[in-house]
Amino acid sequence: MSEGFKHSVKVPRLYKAASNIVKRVVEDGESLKQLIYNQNHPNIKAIYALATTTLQHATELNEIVRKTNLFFKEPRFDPWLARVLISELFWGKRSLKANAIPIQIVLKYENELREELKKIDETTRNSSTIINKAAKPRYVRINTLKITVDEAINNFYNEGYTLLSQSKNYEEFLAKLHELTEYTYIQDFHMSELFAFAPGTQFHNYPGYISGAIVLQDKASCLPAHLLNPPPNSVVLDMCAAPGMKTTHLAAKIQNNGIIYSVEMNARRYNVLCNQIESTNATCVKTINADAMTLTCNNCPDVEYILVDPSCSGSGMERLECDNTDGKCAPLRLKSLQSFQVMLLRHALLNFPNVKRVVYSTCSIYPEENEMVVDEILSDIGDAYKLIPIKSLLNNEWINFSSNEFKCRDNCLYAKSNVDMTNGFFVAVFERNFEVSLPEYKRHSRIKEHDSSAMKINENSSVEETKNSNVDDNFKSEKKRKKKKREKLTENLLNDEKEPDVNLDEPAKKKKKKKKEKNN
Ligand SMILES: C[S@@+](CC[C@H](N)C(=O)[O-])C[C@H]1O[C@@H](n2cnc3c(N)ncnc32)[C@H](O)[C@@H]1O
Repeated sequence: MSEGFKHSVKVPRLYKAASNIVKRVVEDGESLKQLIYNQNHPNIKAIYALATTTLQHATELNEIVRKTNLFFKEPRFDPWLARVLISELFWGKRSLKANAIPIQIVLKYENELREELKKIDETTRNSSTIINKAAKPRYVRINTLKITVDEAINNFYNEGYTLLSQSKNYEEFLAKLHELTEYTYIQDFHMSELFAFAPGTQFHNYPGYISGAIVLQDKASCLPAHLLNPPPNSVVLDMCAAPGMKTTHLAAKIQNNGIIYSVEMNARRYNVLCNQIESTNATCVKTINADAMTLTCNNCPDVEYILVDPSCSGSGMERLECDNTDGKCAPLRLKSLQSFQVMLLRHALLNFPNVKRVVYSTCSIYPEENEMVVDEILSDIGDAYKLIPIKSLLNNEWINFSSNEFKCRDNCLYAKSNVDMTNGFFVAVFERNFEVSLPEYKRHSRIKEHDSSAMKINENSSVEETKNSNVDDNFKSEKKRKKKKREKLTENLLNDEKEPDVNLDEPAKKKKKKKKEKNN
C-alpha cells in the first residue's frame, strides 16, 4: 500500500521484521511459527511477542486507525509497520525509542490513538455480553461427505487431542472457548460437524485437510448453510458460490442427495470453486460459470432453497487490512455494494416459484449491507415471504441480532468477533408464504425467454453461454453493453473480495502438494 519513506534514521530491524511477518500471516495466510523460525534475527523472541501482540489486537488496531483517519492523514505510512509500532507502544514495551520517521508519526498521533482506544475499552466494559479480546479459535468443519463426525473425533484422539465436554448453554460454550489449549478442542454448540481448536492450531499439513476430509472454515461462514438447512433430495441454488465453502457445506448437509446449482461469475474464482468441489467430493453440485442475475427457473428448475452470499465490504473480517483509507468502506462503494446486494436478493426471491427458503448473508458488519438491504426487500415482497426470527431457529441460544431500529427488527443474526469468537457476519432467513402469490411486477424484466435458452448445462455439469442465432443483432449489442457494465461493477466489487479462512489459492496449492506427494 505504502511506497515507504525515505528514512533519515532507520527503523529498528525488529519492527520491520515483525511488520513483515504480520503482513504475511494476514495477507497470505502463512504460518506465524514458520515465519518466526525462518527469521535470521538475534532476538526472535521479541519479534514473536510483537507479531503475536499485533495479531491479537487486530480488532482494536483496525478500529483506532480507522477512527483517527491515520492513513488518510499519513497516506505513505506502511499500515503493517504502523500497527506494529502502535502495538509496541500500547501493549508491548509501552514506549518507542529511536528517531525514525514512522516512530515520530506514531508518537505524534499517540494521544488521538489512545483516546479512541479508551472509547473501545469503555464500550467493552459497559457491555454485559461476554467479551473476549483473544484471537478467535481455529474452526474445523468435518466434511461428512468423506468421513463421519465420530471418525473425525477418533482421528483427533489418535493425534493426541482431548475433546472438552459439551456445554449446557451458549454462554457456557463461549466461556469454554477461552479455555482451549494446544491439545484440547470442543464441538461447536450449534453445529455438530464443526469443532473449535485453540487459535493458531495448524492443520495445513494435516492429512485430513489435504484429502478434503476437513475444511478450515470460520464458524460464522458455516451459519448460512446451517440456517438454510435443506433436507436430503432438495434442489438448492447457491448464487455467489466461489470459493465454495458454503456450497460444499450444503452438499454435505444433503449428503449428495439432490442437486446444488453453484453459480460463480468470476472466471478465476470459478476455477477455485471447481477445485474445492472436487476435493471435497461434493458430487451433487452442478457448477455454473455465469452471472446469477441471468438465471431463472428455466436454467435451474425446481429450486427450493437459495443462498445469496454476495460480494460485500468484508468489514466483518478480522483482518488488519480493512480500513477506510483505501476506499474499501467509503460511502460510495458501500452504496454500490448495497444496490448490487438488493438486486441479487430480489432476483432470488422473485424468480424461482418453488423456492421455500432463502438465506441472505454477508461478512459485513455495516447496516447498509445488512438491515438496510433486508428492509428494502421487505417492502418489495409484501406477504409473499416472511422473515424468520433466527433466535427461534437457534433455540434462543444466540446473543446479537439486527437492530430494532429497522423494519426487519431483531429477526436477523449478527455474529460478532468479540462476542462469538468468529468473523463478523450477518444472516437473514426468508420463508415463502405460498398462500400469497409472488409480486408480478417485480420479476426481473431483463430475464427474457432467449436468455435462458442461451445457457446450457454441459457434460461437465457447468453452464456455458452459447450463441443464440435467434437473438437479433441489436438486442445482442445492447445485451453486451449491459453485460460489460455489470461485469465492470462486479469486477470493482471483486477487487477486494474476502472470505473467512480461505486462501483463494488453497485448493490449487493442495493439488500441487498432492501431486508432489504422489511423485515422491
Ligand atoms: C462473498 S463471495 C461468496 C463466498 C462463498 N459463498 C463461499 O462460501 O465460499 C461472493 C462471490 O460472488 C461472486 N459474484 C459476484 N457477483 C456475482 C453474480 N452477479 N453472479 C454470480 N456470482 C457473483 C463473486 O465473484 C464472489 O466469488
